[in-house]
Amino acid sequence: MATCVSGSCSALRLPAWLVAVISFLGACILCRAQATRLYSAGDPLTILASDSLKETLHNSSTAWLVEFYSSWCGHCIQYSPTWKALAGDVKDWDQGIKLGVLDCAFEKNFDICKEFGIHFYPTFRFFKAHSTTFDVGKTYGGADRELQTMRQLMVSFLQNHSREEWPSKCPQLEPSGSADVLAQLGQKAEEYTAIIIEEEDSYVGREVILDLMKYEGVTVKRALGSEKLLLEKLGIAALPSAYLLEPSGKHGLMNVEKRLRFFFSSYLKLLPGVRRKQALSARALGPARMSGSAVAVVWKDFDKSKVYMADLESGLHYLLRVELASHQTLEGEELKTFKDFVTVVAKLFPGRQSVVKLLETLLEWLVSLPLERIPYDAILDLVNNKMRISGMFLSDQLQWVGCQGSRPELRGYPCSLWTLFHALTVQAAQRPDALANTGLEEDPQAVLQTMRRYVHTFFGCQECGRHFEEMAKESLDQVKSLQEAVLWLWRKHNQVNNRLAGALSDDPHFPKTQWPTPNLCPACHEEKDGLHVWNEEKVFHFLMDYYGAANISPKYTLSQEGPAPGRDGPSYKDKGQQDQQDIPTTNPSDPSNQRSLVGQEQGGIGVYKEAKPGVTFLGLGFSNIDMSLCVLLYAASCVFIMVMFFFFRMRSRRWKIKHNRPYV
Ligand SMILES: Cc1cc2nc3c(=O)[nH]c(=O)nc-3n(C[C@H](O)[C@H](O)[C@H](O)COP(=O)(O)OP(=O)(O)OC[C@H]3O[C@@H](n4cnc5c(N)ncnc54)[C@H](O)[C@@H]3O)c2cc1C
Repeated sequence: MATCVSGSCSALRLPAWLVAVISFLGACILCRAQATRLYSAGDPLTILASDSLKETLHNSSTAWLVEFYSSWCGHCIQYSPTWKALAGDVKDWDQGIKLGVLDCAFEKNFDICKEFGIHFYPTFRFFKAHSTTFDVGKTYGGADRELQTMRQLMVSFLQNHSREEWPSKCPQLEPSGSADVLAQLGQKAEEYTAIIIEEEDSYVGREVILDLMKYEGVTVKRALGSEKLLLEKLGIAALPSAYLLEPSGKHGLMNVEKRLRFFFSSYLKLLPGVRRKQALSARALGPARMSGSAVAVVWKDFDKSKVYMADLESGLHYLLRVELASHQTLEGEELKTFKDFVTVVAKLFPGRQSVVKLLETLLEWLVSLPLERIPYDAILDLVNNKMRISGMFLSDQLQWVGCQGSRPELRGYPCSLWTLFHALTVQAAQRPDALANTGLEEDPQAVLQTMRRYVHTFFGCQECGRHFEEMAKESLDQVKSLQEAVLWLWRKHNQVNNRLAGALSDDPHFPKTQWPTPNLCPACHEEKDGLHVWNEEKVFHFLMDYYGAANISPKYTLSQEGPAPGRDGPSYKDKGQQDQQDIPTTNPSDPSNQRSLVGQEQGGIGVYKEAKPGVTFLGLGFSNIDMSLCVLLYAASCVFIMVMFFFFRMRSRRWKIKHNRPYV
């Protein structure tokens, strides 16, 4: 077509503008063709092409499963979500077997597809590791291409490797004998050993072994249920089961809610000391904070089932005083984004009154100023409370708790930003009227769109902003309710977790996983046709509780007088209960809730060292002490005026009497 256009156009002497239009349309059609290719660089698989296929497969250290597809084939298009889901599911197996795709409809790949004898689409080919001769692979021609079947085929194919061909970083998948396992019982060791005991045809054990391949601190083995002695000694009544040998020599059945692959794998990844293997350069730095090196910050014990106010406030501090402060002035779209952001946090931040008051004052100030351009220093003056308005305070220290990382460069601010936005979407769902009269009411996407614009405009990590924008463009407009907004953010965050698992920014002590993990919410997880699935209704309720105000712990928050570190006190469970009394269940800026805050102060909780609730007038806040002083001054003035009145009256009477006497 292109030849036809260029050739005949000049012969027919078409006007130049028409040629330009035709070329433009041609280019658009080409762009579209490329955009419809089914896989992109963001997918957790390798996109192969004519110039990389042979080189990749030749003497590869891992086995490969490659889908040769054609981007015009309808079935390939329909199948692509399954292939992507499979790639995500087995992402951690890539030191044993990798997943690839090659588009045979791409002109550049015509010859290579011919050479590999690809006649139908999609064609699935397995390639062995360490193959040094030209190999067109082993075709899987079965009709069942469901995710679970393909995953199990991958396991079986791996097991077909001889000892010499075996991928060197892949653990053995063969079952251990009962003698081996029993000999380990009660022995001290350097790491955990988990044994999955299962039926002979079960894949759970092998899948868990592969899932944990990239983790250190634990070795996973499997044993068969036909080993009756083993079952008897370990007290196993149902298969599959998992048995855990601890480094101390203690051992027992693994206590998981459901005996499924995902539950076993998640449990093991979260054991203390078990962490994702890091690239050498990252590991060489060591866990500075935990090991107490020169840059050490005291490690704060925390409870993973809670959200920490210290994280939310530290995040706000960083955002307002560091990230935004790099902008000298705010105007136009930036100013609008900032105003909307302040509106959303002022109305929905589930925090202490002193912080909410600061945000509300900032909002009132922004709304009352008709300026089109605001120097950021003026905003900073307000955030730093230069006017000394009482009862308004945001700590200027970073105090990461649930967001603390094992090294200073890990976690921290981005973690707090996610936490903040999850808390805001949950608050919006719990208090649908909170944004009334702000211009953002009745928009279920208000919080998400504000987050999207904040991340796009101000978030220091530009790459993150770009990725987030892509996700938002894809599906944010489908969010039609406040409940969907909560779930949308959760889904997208998990998508990011999946992409970043194993990256250098992944803290080995807090590996990125699909969240909430089964230990936090067992009911959120189910299995359907061998594939892990979420029960989204349960997830929604979990998120509402987890990010709800009642679950935000004030432990380690800083008061105006200085740090209030974690108080020694009751055990975790008791502490949890106490924590719940510390935090109001609804927005403390709501006057109806102010009594609960006062109660907390009187209860001597320690972190709520705030002025008692007062009155806002002309944008200035007055605490109860201010108000009491006013009343006192008012009363004193009244008494003074009355005394003066009587004093002068008496004097004038006396004067009159004195001057009238001679006439009497
Ligand atoms: C909008 C945004 C986009 C980002 N994009 C990138 C990127 O493209 N590349 C990059 O390298 N880094 C990116 N980051 C940073 C990255 O996502 C992490 O925040 C950072 O690596 C710190 O990770 P973390 O281990 O503290 O956990 P985080 O992912 O920051 O999570 C914080 C906490 O949220 C909870 N949580 C985890 N998952 C969920 C979920 N699905 N739903 C609800 N709560 C959850 C957990 O308690 C967790 O500890 C982005 C951050 C943000 C805020």
